[in-house]
Amino acid sequence: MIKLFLFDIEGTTTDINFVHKVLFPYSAKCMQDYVLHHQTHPLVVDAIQEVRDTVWKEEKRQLGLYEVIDKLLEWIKADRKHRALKTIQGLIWDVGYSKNDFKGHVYPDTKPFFKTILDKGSKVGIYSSGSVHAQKLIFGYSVEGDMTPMISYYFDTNVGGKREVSSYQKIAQEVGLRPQEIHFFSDIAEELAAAEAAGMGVTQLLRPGTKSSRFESITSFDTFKNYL
Ligand SMILES: CSCCC(=O)C(=O)COP(=O)(O)O
Ligand SMILES: [Mg+2]
Repeated sequence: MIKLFLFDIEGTTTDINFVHKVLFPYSAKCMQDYVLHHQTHPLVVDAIQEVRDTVWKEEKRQLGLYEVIDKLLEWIKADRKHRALKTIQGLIWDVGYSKNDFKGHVYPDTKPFFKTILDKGSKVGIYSSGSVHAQKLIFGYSVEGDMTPMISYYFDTNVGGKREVSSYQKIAQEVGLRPQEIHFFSDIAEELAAAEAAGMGVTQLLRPGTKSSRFESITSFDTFKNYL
């Protein structure tokens, strides 16, 4: 029996366009002001240092604060899944959700599927490149209301990249299950390949704009519900 259903966010539970056309531009618009005004916030201090360390490693350049901000903006454009960027984006989005500037998009089939999973006695977990903080926000302030009581686990890139087999092995270890007891849903073939190599069952979500692959696919969770 599958004990944990693990979900990617962008392109799986949530429209890619919400992430790329609402969340990312909002974080770009607010980045400079946010960093300048919160540069002593402990999470921001660490994130700034992480950006400096990465750029030193990759380009052998020492960055001033404005150059750090430029680098963060460059990484938003490039959709780089860097932990420091994801931390700061989560903090910025917290402000946006609190001010009701936007609500977290979830496809209409997502919440009923979570409910079916819980009714069957299994659990729901999230694994996204967005920070755990950002994940809690998207589901906490979702268009379907607060979905966080339905979610038992959140994982971000602190367990490793989503295309690495070891990340899925670590997730299984952390939840105390065998990989065979976990099923992972994502729109990205490389993520599914890594989860499958770790021993998890996998299904690809073919949402608008997704490229199909060798993996078994569904266009909506409604189809998968029939197998549970
Ligand atoms: C947690 S919502 C924002 C998602 C995000 O920042 C991102 O980069 C999308 O990553 P995913 O792993 O869900 O494709
Ligand atoms: Mg995705």
